[in-house]
Amino acid sequence: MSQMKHIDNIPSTPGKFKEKSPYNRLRLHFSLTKLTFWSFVFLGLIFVFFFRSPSSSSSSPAASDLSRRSLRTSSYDGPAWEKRIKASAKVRSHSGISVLVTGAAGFVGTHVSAALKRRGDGVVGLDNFNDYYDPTLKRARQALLERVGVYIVEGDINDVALLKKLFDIVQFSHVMHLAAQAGVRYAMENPGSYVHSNIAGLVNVLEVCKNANPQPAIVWASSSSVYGLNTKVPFSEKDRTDQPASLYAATKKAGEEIAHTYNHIYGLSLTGLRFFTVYGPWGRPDMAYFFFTRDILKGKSIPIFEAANHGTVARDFTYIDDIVKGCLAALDTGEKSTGSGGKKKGPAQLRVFNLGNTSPVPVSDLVSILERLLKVKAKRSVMKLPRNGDVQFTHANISFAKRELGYKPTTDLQTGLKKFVRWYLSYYGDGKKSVQ
Ligand SMILES: O=C(O)[C@H]1O[C@H](OP(=O)(O)OP(=O)(O)OC[C@H]2O[C@@H](n3ccc(=O)[nH]c3=O)[C@H](O)[C@@H]2O)[C@H](O)[C@@H](O)[C@H]1O
Repeated sequence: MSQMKHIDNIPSTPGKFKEKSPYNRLRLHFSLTKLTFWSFVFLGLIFVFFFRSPSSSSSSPAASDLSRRSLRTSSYDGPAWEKRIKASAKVRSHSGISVLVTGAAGFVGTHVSAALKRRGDGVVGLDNFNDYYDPTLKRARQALLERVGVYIVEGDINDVALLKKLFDIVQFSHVMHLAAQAGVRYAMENPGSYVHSNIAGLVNVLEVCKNANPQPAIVWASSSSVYGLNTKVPFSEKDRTDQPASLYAATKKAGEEIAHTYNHIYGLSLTGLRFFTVYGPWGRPDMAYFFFTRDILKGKSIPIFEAANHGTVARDFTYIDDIVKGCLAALDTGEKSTGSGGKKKGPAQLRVFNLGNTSPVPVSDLVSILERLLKVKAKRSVMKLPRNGDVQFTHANISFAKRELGYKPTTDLQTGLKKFVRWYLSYYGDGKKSVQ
């Protein structure tokens, strides 16, 4: 009854009624409090958006670090720029493909771009030249690619407008997506950069690919690190990958799930390649074989990790030329995507392959090989494997890649390091020239 009365009392002009009813005065009080509260929340959000976003000049260390490291360029565009892209994308062989290579100034990106160009494919590179490691090495790789006719567009995979523009200029049949934040241990120093490049960046690339007409087939770099703490060896693609030991590994694993989603919803043809500790000429200075070489030459001591109870730490080191063959075979066997206009038209190819060497080598043996090649005794400092993302060993089962891609690595660590050392000495000299 009282409820009925209350309903009957609902005023046609609420303002008047409020003044009369104590109940409504209370309600007004609550509404005002609510309004004030939400106004503050709203203003707070505006403040956060405008003053703390990574693209602003905020002094947040993570944000400023990201914007510093992702050297975005706004200077693209123009007829001369488009002409260079078209020339670089020109397919010169009868059955050639047209490939956008992201991370083209990176280690694997440079080698893959050069190999594609050599056999007559059209190649356009994309790289943000960030300073995770010495950018002068990336510039030298760029110069090398320029000499063989590959143009690298300077820009970020998070720049969607730029990606769209590239697809407007060239109908890429394939994307080789290698741009990423690499390195297992650095993830503890700069976790945001892994999310930015390996997750947000990947999604941007896939978004643009899904909207492209025709959609390209995509091959992209996953990692052996997705096997994480697994103890069953050799690692097979069928094994579990749900216990990553580093944020790097977790972002690569997330990438594999994201790939599944874009394949499922949009019909994108996607192939993930789990690279196993790739090494060779023009390699990455943040990797152990590279900075061990530098430090052995400088007479500095090198930290060699060992597991509990003097357990051996080993890697399935894989030589760059073998990896390049695997990448090209993945591109060549990549089927067409099935979607158009952002809609799936039928089931599309979804694959993941191990690209390893199938013969793990202990890190201490790697050092012995380097000592022989450099003719310098290393100052070894054996220490416990730090808990910062490293796993004790990796070992690839490559039978699936062998069957589907004809992948067959042919370079053992001794031979591959010999080629690396020869390059290192010709590039840096005998160690006097400093490497960052
Ligand atoms: O397969 C991958 O997916 C990854 O491979 C690579 O990671 P890792 O296999 O960890 O290579 P890397 O750092 O060269 O350490 C080599 C060995 O030296 C040991 N190591 C390392 C440093 C050190 O100071 N001492 C040491 O003993 C260390 O414990 C390890 O046993 C790529 O960097 C990564 O981006 C990713 O692509």
